[in-house]
Amino acid sequence: MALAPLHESLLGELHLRQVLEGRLVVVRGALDQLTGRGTVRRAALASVTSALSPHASDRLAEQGLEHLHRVAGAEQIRAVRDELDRRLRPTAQRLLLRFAQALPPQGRRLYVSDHLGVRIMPPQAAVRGREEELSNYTGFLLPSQAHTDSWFNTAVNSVNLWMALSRVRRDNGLTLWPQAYRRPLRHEGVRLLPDQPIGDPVEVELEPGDLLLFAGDHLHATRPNTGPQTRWVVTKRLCWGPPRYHPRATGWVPYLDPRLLDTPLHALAPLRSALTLGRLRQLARDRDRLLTRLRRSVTVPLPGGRR
Ligand SMILES: O=C(O)CCC(=O)C(=O)O
Ligand SMILES: [Fe+2]
Repeated sequence: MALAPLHESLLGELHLRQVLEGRLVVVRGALDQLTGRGTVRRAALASVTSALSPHASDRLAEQGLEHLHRVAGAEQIRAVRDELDRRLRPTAQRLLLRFAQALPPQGRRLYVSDHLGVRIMPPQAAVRGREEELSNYTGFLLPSQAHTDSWFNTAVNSVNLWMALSRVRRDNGLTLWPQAYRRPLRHEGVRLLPDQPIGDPVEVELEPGDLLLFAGDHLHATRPNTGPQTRWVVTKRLCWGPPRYHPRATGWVPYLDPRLLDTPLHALAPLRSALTLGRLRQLARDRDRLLTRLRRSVTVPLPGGRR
C-alpha cells in the first residue's frame, strides 16, 4: 500500500478550506506547540501510573509509549485509555481553542466540538479473542472499519485533528481512500457496502507530537495493527463554517460557537448547530426510538408464546 501524500504546514499557514477540499495536512510537532512541551506525554505516563503502576510508567518513560502492550494486558490497556480520557477531557477544549487561535484568518467562522477520542491501538495479538467484550471500544482500542464520520454523528464539513502521542507506523496507523472523497458512497448506517469503486488505499506515518488534519468525510479506517508497537493517538474536531449534517446520519453532535464560551451566554454556544436539519432529524430519531421502546414495553406476550 502507498504512503499518503501529506502536505506539511505550519499552524500559522494552515487553511481548513484546503483540508475540506481533500488535502491531507501534517503539522510537525504541533502537540507541544498547543499544550506546552511534553504535557500530553506526561498525562499518558500519569495514566499508566494510576491504571497500572509507577514501575510500568517508568518502563514506558524509558522505552516509549509504543511498548504499552509489553507491560499491560487488554484489560489494563483499556484502563489506561479510560484514565487518559478522564485526564485530558477538562483541558482538551482549551487545546482546540488554541489551535483555532493559531490559524490565520479562515474566511469562515469555526465551530468546535466537545469530541475527544483517545485511541490506543495495541498489536492485534494483545486484543485477540476480546472483540465482543471490547466492542464499545471500536475505533478506540479495536480497529474501526472503513467509514466517513458523518455517517455517525459529525458534520460533513468537520475537520479531524488526529494527534500522534506515540510514533505512528504504516502498520498501525490509519488507512484512507482519498479517491473516494465526496463520491456518493453507498452505505447502510455506518457500514460501507461492498462492490463499489473507492480507489486505492493509502497509509500514514507520523512522529510523536505530529498533528494530521483530514476531512472527517474522507473514507477512512483504522489500519489493523499488524506491527510490533502500540499506537497512541488523540483526536479532536472542528467545523469550517456552520455545521451541516449528513441526511442519513445515525446520530448528531453539537458544535459550539467559541465566541460564546466563557461568557454568560455560554448556553447558547451550540445554538447554530441546533438550528439545522441534522438536529431536527435527530429529534425525529429520538422520538421513533422512544415509541419503539414504549410499544415493546406494552406488548404483553400471550400464554404459549402467541402474540
Ligand atoms: O484512530 C483510528 O484508528 C480511527 C480514527 C477515526 O476514525 C477518526 O478519527 O475519526
Ligand atoms: Fe472516523
